[in-house]
Amino acid sequence: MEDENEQYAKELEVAVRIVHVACALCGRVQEKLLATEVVSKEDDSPVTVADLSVQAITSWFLSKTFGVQNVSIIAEEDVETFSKDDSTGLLEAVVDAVNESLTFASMYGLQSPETTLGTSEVLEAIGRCSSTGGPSGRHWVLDPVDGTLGFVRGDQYAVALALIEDGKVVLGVLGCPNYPVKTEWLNYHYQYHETTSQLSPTTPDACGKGCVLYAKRGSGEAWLQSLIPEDKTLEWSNHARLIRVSSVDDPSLATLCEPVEKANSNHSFTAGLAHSVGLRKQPLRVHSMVKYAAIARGDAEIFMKFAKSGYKEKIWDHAAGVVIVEEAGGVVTDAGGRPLDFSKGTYLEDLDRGIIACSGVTLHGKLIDAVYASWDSSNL
Ligand SMILES: Nc1ncnc2c1ncn2[C@@H]1O[C@H](COP(=O)(O)O)[C@@H](OP(=O)(O)O)[C@H]1O
Ligand SMILES: [Mg+2]
Repeated sequence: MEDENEQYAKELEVAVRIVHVACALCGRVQEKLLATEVVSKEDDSPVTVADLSVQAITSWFLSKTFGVQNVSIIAEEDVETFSKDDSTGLLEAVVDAVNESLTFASMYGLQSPETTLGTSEVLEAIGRCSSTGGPSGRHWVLDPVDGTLGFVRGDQYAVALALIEDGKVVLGVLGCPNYPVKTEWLNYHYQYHETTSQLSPTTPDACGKGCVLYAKRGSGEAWLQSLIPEDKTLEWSNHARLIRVSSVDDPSLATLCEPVEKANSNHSFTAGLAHSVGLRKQPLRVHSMVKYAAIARGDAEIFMKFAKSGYKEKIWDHAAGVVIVEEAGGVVTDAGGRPLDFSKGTYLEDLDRGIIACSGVTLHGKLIDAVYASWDSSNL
């Protein structure tokens, strides 16, 4: 039998390298977007270029490494996007972004194709990600750009890649291209880009922005690699450091992290829970799965999300974050205290009300009790 340490070693390494390439791709698209256009929520085309291009390169590298027939991918985007009117420009932009990023792949230890990819190869790569997952077999799960709003605002977003085997998340990789050097900057919505772009590239604060976090189920370890500057190459073995959740278990010292958008999570319900367990600090509102990264790195102690009743959470919005937080020492369950179930296909089908991730069992237990105590009086 395969040595436990060796199991998934290749999958993990390839996934981490792919996410580095994806972060660099997204960073370039975001920079162009912020330099040339007024950032607006309605203008979704640059984020669509980033989304589709990341999906294409991920699918291409996974298929190249493990063989097309061995790779099943569940991902957010589909080729239908290109059947809309006026999508020729979008397809060209995606093919260009894909080929540009493939030329940098060797810096990240991945082998580029011998010639540039043509339109049909890019479409094929994107189209291959149409698996629906389920209780058996091996499935990759990708959210190419999680936190679309954060992306267009020049703020936080994530690239999330996970591997599910027989319904369990076994690997998680989370790229956070804008993860700030100073934790308090996580709270700078709208001003995040302005703040960081005013820093001179030579100041220490401007360096080291962005990271890739990863973990393997059962290892008891979660790792962080900083993103590398464009003139460096990724050295695998000496480039990572261990991360660990916060040891704070006193609610009055703990920080709650939650979605920025009220539409995605009920802020007044979480404020009620926070108050009842004795949290005192202002919540840290952050776009995307960067919230899971904040818990795993020890920058916040609690992440809660209570979506409107009827909304079904998708597996790609949680898989990578959950395994990283758990291996960093944290606890993640639904609001009934049960582990999230990734075996039911694209959605977390049986999720009980909401998601609660904590740095430890003490805070987690208090919050679960508070949900039970307050649920009947809530109007979720
Ligand atoms: N009405 C809704 N309620 C809850 N979550 C929603 C939602 N609409 C979209 N989302 C999910 O919330 C994610 C963003 O999370 P957050 O609010 O924590 O930044 C979105 O990911 P994408 O941005 O990848 O679409 C999307 O999957
Ligand atoms: Mg998402």
